[in-house]
Amino acid sequence: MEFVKMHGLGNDFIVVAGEQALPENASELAIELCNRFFGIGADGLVYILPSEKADFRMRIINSDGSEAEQCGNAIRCVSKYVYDNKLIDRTNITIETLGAGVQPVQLNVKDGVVETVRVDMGEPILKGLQVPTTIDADRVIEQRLEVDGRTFTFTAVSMGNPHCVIYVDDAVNFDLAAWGPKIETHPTFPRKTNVEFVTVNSRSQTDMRVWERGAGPTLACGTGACATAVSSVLNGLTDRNVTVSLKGGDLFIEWNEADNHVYMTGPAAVVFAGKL
Ligand SMILES: N[C@@H](CCC[C@H](N)C(=O)O)C(=O)O
Repeated sequence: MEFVKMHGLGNDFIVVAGEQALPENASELAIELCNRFFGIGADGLVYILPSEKADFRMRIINSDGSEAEQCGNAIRCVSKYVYDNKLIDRTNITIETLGAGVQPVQLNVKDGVVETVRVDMGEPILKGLQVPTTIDADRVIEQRLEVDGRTFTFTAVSMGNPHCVIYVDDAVNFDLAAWGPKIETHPTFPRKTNVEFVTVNSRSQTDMRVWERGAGPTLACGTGACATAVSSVLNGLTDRNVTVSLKGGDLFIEWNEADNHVYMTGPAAVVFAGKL
């Protein structure tokens, strides 16, 4: 099996192309290959597959073997892979995802290779039951969450996959390992949740640290950055164009008022290629 190790701001993936469908043992493969001590090491295993609706189809399996509906950093890596490897020669392409439909992507190319990628991540889902949470409300904003004697206040947003955004005084130094797993598996989130801890520094910039469903602490989360921007607008904390600063670098997010779509711009990079 040939693969390319790629990352989006340090959120890293084992990318496999050339298969016609997701292999039956994809979950076991992800657990084995993503292991950082006994495997290649990654946050997820990503397959680039043929699509009947778009130029390509992406499937992503988290490092714990669970499949995610969407992944913002992986979609940028997939976009770079297909262009740099000449599977397509257009700079406007479409990628089908499991949970967020077909997403239009714009490639920014320099010297024949993709440097940054702008993805139309679609409309955020805000209805409580659809995120999903157990809360039957049109929007889940400033909701209390009791976790082991501490009360958090959260906003729930789905970008195809579920996110729980929590504002804290110092996201950069927040104890992710202590609270992330407890919130990820809290009964309020029937399909578990990704958890973003956010500090707003200005109307156009936030710090964000993430505990990802199925992967734990990662250096960046594209859908999490989109959820953070949407949540920050809904809570009146930022404008619609926001730089979300993650441990691995910055993502530029725009929640467009005209079409209600969220646009994410950021880099994608190759680390190495290998054969298993
Ligand atoms: N890192 C991703 C999200 C990957 C999937 C996530 N762990 C989930 O289970 O929903 C991103 O960049 O969006």
